[in-house]
Amino acid sequence: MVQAIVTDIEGTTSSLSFVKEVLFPYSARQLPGFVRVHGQQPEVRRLLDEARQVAGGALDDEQLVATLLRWIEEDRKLGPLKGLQGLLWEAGYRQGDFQGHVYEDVPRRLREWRERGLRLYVYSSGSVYAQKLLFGHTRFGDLTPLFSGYFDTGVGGKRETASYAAIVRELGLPAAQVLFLSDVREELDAAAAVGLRTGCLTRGEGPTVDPGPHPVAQSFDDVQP
Ligand SMILES: CSCCC(=O)C(=O)COP(=O)(O)O
Ligand SMILES: [Mg+2]
Repeated sequence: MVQAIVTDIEGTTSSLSFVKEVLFPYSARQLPGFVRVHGQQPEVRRLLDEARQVAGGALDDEQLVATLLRWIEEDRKLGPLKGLQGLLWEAGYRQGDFQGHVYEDVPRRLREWRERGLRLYVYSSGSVYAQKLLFGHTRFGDLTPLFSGYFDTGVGGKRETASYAAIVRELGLPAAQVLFLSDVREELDAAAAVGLRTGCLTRGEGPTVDPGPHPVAQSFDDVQP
């Protein structure tokens, strides 16, 4: 019996186009000015230094910004980039430049599952901070009270089995009592390899995914935990 649901964001609760056509371009536009103005703040400095290390070189700030912009273009799921993006998006959400996109079935089904006593979690490559911003600023209001916790690549990459092992340890549940929802076959394979139940979301956006052995759902209405 499923006791907890862990959900991906991009392509699962939220549209690919929101992430790729709104969030990523916004972060690319804001990044150079943000680094100029806030680059000496301790949290920003720490993330920039971490990014410099990942880039593997003694880059000055201008070169580093160029590298970060390339990473955004390439959709690299790198911790320091994701940390910086969260800080960049904060202003956008707070100023009302955009809202966090979630499909209409998402808040409805999350509420139903919560009322049934299921615990709900997010696991995304976006930073925990960015996850909370997205779910905190939707057209359905603040959805963050529905979630019991959030995971980002601090637990490991989404295609690595060890990440899902770490998540179920953290949840304190047997893997078979945890359902992981995602639109990416490799993520579902990694979760299933350590015994989680899986659901493959096919929202009809982006390239067709071969779901392999994972049960398919076109929306959260098709997910039967
Ligand atoms: C947390 S919102 C931004 C989503 C993001 O930055 C991203 O890379 C999407 O990753 P996901 O693991 O949710 O597919
Ligand atoms: Mg996804």
